Amino acid sequence: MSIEEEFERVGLVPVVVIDDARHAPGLADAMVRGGLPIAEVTFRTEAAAEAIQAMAQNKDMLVGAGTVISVEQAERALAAGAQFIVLPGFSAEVVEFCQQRGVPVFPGTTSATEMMAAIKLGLDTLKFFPAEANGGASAIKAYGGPFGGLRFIPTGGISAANLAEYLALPQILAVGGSWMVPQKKIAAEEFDEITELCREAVSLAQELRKE
Ligand SMILES: O=C(O)C(=O)C[C@H](O)[C@H](O)COP(=O)(O)O
Repeated sequence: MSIEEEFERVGLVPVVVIDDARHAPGLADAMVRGGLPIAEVTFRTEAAAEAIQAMAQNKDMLVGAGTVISVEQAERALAAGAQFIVLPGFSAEVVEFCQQRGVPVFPGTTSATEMMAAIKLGLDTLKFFPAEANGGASAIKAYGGPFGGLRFIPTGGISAANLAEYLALPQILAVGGSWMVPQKKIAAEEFDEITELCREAVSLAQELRKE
């Protein structure tokens, strides 16, 4: 199964902010138990590369890097075992680097100009970030007119409360978010609660997809 197919199957891309890589193995186990074996580990903390390496030891997990803003970070993420790379914005340099390495890459876009630049590099699946602050589901629906061939992973400000608006749109591959893996619960090693939050998120996403 390709990474895009796995995103679509689950319908969610959890965004993980981890402060201490020692929490990574327990977090990976908790997510697998919760039926949500995907993590976009943000390069916003010092622990990110080590956390990717530790989570990727769990063979049931699909682990990628998020918040990648430079080639240097992308290199570190790949060395740590990241299986996909997510950028908050659009960078042709980082996209081309990932393409040369044969690694799926999802740059963030919010404008028609950025979408056109992404299409020029052969991409068809993009992050839409920050989603709620940029018009949310109705903006993505509008972009579906000129950009019918694109599929989006909206992220930023999405939770159980507004997930339905996004999953109702055919051009949404999966929804990104941190609500089922709260940073504070990771830091406090509240892994049973994280498992439960993951379970709830997955079952809601599956239900909404059926509607
Ligand atoms: O760092 C990145 O690249 C991001 O993706 C920023 C945020 O961590 C996500 O947008 C999650 O946002 P929330 O679900 O609203 O917490």
